[in-house]
Amino acid sequence: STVKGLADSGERFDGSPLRILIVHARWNESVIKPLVEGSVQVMLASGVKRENIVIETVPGSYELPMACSRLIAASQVQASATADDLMGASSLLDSSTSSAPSSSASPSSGTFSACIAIGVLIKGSTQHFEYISEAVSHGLMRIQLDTGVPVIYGVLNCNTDEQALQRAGVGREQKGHNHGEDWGKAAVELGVKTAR
Ligand SMILES: O=c1[nH]c(NC[C@H](O)[C@H](O)[C@H](O)CO)c([N+](=O)[O-])c(=O)[nH]1
Repeated sequence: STVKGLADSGERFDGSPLRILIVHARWNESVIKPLVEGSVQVMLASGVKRENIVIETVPGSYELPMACSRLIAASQVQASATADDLMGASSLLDSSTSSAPSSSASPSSGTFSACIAIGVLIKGSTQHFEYISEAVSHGLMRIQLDTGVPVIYGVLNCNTDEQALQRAGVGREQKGHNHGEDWGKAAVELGVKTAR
């Protein structure tokens, strides 16, 4: 067997409590579509509820970090606002309540457990590809570390159409393996592990 490839962790992860954000670019749609579909199917099979998979699109891969950053931040603001509502009059600042410690408010359904950023960069004749690819990967890494929400790197960086198609499992010469499935698995695993 080949050395390369994702090893199964052996643990089964229950996706049922998770809320996942998918942000995908619209460049190279014929590759994007199977990648998104593959990640959604794997997450549904792990128990993630369809209504808890939020899908947003952006023009190209270069827009992925901004969209992921704003959508994650908005969900966290909404969640903390909800938490404040839950705290209500029992907040420590309110002198009229007893000094009993308030219950820790459970996060609202608004927060995302994980995010998958999906884009397909196919090397054209210009250097455009390199500049986008580098900026996007650094941007997405910063977002997940800053927000604490795992951002799965679903950006294909390919030299040819065929390479991209094969990594979406729809290659013309060889079908290949749909990497979207790996990203869906990673989103569930990280969503569960970072919630512990
Ligand atoms: O997602 C992609 N965006 C691409 N360019 C658009 C870029 O992501 C931005 O949308 C654009 O530069 C405007 O910011 C691509 N190429 O140029 O080759 C590409 O292959 N894939």
